[in-house]
Amino acid sequence: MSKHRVKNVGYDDEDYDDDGYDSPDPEEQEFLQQCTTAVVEQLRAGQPSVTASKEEIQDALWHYYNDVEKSVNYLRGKREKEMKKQQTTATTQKPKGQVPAYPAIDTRPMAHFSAADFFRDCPWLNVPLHRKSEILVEPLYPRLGLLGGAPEAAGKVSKLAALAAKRNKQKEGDKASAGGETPSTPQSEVSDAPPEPSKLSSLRERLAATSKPSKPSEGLAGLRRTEGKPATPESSIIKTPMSPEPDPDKAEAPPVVGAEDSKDRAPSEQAASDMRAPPSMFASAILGDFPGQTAAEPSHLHSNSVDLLQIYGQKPAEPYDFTDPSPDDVVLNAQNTAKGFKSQGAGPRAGAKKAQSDVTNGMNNLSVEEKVTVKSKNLDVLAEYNKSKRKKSANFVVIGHVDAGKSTLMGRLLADQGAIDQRTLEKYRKEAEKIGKGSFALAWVLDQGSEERARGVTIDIATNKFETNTTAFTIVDAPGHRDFVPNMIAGASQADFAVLVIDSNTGKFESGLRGQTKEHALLVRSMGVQKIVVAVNKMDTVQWAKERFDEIQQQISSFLTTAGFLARNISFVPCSGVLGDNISRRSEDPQSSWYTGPTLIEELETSEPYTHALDKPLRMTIGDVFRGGVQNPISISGRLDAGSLQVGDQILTMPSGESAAIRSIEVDGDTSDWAVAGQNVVLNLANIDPIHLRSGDVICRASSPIATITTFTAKVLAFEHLMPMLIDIHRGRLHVPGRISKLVASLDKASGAPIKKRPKIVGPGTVARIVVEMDQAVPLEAPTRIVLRSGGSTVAAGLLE
Ligand SMILES: Nc1nc2c(ncn2[C@@H]2O[C@H](COP(=O)(O)OP(=O)(O)OP(=O)(O)O)[C@@H](O)[C@H]2O)c(=O)[nH]1
Repeated sequence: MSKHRVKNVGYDDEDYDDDGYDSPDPEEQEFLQQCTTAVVEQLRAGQPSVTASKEEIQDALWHYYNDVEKSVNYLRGKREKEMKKQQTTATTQKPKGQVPAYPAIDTRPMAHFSAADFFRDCPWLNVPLHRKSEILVEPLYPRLGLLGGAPEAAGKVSKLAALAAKRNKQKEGDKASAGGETPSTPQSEVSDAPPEPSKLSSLRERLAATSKPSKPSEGLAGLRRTEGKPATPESSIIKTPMSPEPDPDKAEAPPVVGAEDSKDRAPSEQAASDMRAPPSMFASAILGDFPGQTAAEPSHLHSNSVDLLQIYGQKPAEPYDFTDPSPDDVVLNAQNTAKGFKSQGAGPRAGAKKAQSDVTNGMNNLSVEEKVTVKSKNLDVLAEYNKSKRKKSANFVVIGHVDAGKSTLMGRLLADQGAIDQRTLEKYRKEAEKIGKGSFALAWVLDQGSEERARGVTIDIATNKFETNTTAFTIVDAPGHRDFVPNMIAGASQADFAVLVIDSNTGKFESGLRGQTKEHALLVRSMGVQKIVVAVNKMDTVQWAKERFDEIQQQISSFLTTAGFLARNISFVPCSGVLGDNISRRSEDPQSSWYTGPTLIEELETSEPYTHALDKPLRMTIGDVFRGGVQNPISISGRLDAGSLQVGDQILTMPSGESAAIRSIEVDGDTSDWAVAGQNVVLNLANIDPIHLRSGDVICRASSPIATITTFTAKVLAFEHLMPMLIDIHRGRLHVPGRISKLVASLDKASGAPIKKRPKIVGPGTVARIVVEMDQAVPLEAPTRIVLRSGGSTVAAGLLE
């Protein structure tokens, strides 16, 4: 070790001389020698018994920058501590054998300490008696008894420990009287008394007797033999559950105890050991003779677990054969009895019997739920659909800024169309008035949730149906609040067209434009909606002013055409949801006489029948999952995006990959044997656990499953600046976190041709091709409309390519 103290050495190539770096300077060497002599002299002058080696002194000098006084103080303190420790060890250990004196401090250079040498004669903590005081340290605290109670050696014994000890004693007594064996030492005596020298020496003798290397195949059997002496409680065979019971017919067979070779063992014993695999090297080394042990090595170098336990004053745990209640059961029963509960398994073998019957019953009960067989009528669904005289159907989503009057307007529509009876309406009115929200009575037709009613805000989409003479409509009422845009996206994904509700009230229209009016319109367009009906609502608040209507119409239509709606697919209706004017009937207010166009319902009816991909592979996004019905325990709802299905069909749910049988189908609330794309259905399922069904999952067939992907390329319209960033990907009810990993190109809006490749950033209003990565695999396939959101706002929407 160098005695240089090196500080902040700059390891320049030129300065750094590897050879000479560690060689001490002769002058420094001389100075060090002088200091060493000074320290030795001072140590001798103060206390002649305190000495130290040259190495120790020079180490101290190095630490204290050659300060002789500090080094002397340090060495004296160190010596004192060592002496104290030595004295304490001597008094607490009370060694019975000869304990070598603490080696005198040698002034010669100290040889390097080797742990291997120090512990050479005591591997695996099998410490020879004369080394015990050096190596074994008494535990600081007495070992705890049963369940943490005080050990008996500590004097005071807990009630539970006493009970356990009493039971053990009784058991030992019973064994002795039954078998005529030498009664074993009571557990308490064995476990708490320190190891006796006689036991240890007997242990050494026993191990010496078994020091002959055993064959690997004997390894585990070897664990079971002890020494070549008559059986004593300590040396009795360790019973394992695998051990066969001794055969009374072969009582004359050589005793297993002490047998050194397999041929000396009882045949049943031999057979059992032959069936066992040889122990691993580790097991052999830890628990007994190991294959590599040589005859030259003393056997006490290789201990086994029993000996280790004995060294530490513990009785080796008796193997528990499960015929009696376990020690824990005994204690628990005692506790229960004390509390007045009925004792469990008190009788012999009762615990084992109970456990066995529990397991048997459990196994019997553990049957997989019987598969339900659902018969299929094997219908030609498309032929059935063409034959059916059903009205054309249309889904529309109601969108607009918060409080524009969407729910009220739809409530009015449902009431006027007879989809809701007057009594229910009256009930809603009274209840709404009770909590001071009388003006929301009509909105309550759609806002069914208690939180929605209390707050007067739509939170989730609500679906309702009504029929006119020509069409069966499904209303999807979407929330207007920006916090619930993901729910609005889910609603929009089910729509054929949209009704945009505008609050014409002064100031409200303008704030709506800055709010969700534009965002919603853009979203529905991005999701493929082509037709939009604009309900200019609350016209009663502006006295049916034509100018206001014209102003709104002009601003909104210019925005909608920019967003991609064709002028012929945009229509405007001035109305009042609260009063019902121009909803299902014409307004009778003279101030509205300037409007001669269609009512809202007439406008809705002009919608063309929508074509759906009936002959494509089955696809349905799960909107909701219901469970609990007696007849139909698991049901899912949603709109069939493509294909058809019928009762008895086997379907596949993705991404879980689980299959299910269709038990029954409801189309628009009526039971049906089949359903086709475009219809809103409730599917009652069998043979599937609901944990495999989540809203946003996709139903398909095993013959044409939808792929689950983690990355995709999409053509999107940017609503905000886009760059590689974290986003949420929305598709109907499905939304997963992910990131834009690459901007491939910005595109020409009309032709879709690339304008700029690999842009660093894409501005709002730009169409771009991007690569998106998702955090989890989801069922998505092209062409699918997706929406990308970030930080609570919509940043882009488009088509998965
Ligand atoms: N004066 C007047 N008030 C209306 C009209 N339509 C709705 N309101 C009121 O506007 C408020 C909001 O109506 P809602 O139907 O809850 O509005 P909403 O757009 O559904 O609200 P969210 O779904 O939460 O976005 C209620 O107090 C209605 O009474 C209308 O035509 N005239």
